[in-house]
Amino acid sequence: MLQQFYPQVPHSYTFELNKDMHLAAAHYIDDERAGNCQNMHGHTYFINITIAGDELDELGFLVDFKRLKQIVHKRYDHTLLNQHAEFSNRPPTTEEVSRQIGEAVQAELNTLANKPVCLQVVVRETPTSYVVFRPKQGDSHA
Ligand SMILES: Nc1nc2c(c(=O)[nH]1)N=C([C@H](O)[C@H](O)COP(=O)(O)OP(=O)(O)OP(=O)(O)O)CN2
Ligand SMILES: [Zn+2]
Repeated sequence: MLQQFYPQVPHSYTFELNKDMHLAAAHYIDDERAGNCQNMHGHTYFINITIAGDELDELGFLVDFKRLKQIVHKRYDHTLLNQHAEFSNRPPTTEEVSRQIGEAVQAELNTLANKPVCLQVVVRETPTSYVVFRPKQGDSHA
C-alpha cells in the first residue's frame, strides 16, 4: 500500500532511498496444488524498493526515483506475468516476482558509478498477502 510502513533493513550505509509504485498485472500458477490460483486472475501489485549507498551521483541522487519505476513498471504493468521469459521456468508467485524485481534493479544499479545496492523489495499481491525479498549482499555484483 502506498505510504504504508515497511519492514526496516538494518545497514550502515549513509543514504537510504525508498520508492513506492503500483502496477496492474495478471498471472496464474500452473499447478493443481495452487487451487483457484490456477485460473488466470489479476492483481494491483504494490511494490516498495529500498536502495542504499554511501555516494551520490553528480545530480545529488543515489539513484533517480524515475529510473527505478521504469525498470519495473515499464516491464510488468498491464501484462500477463507468465508470458515473461523470467517466469518460463519459475511460477510468477509473489516470492518470484519480488526476486525478479530485486535482481533487475540490482543489475541496473551495477551500471552506476556510485554503486548503490538494493537492500529490500516488498511486493504486496493482495490486501492480506505480501513478500519481503532481501538479496544476499554478496550477490549484488553477480
Ligand atoms: N506463498 C504464496 N502463496 C500464495 C501465492 C503466492 O504468490 N505465494 N499466491 C496465491 C494467489 O496467487 C492469490 O492471488 C493470493 O492468495 P491469497 O492471499 O490467499 O488471497 P485471498 O484474497 O484469497 O486471501 P484472504 O486471506 O482471503 O484475504 C495464493 N498463495
Ligand atoms: Zn494471484
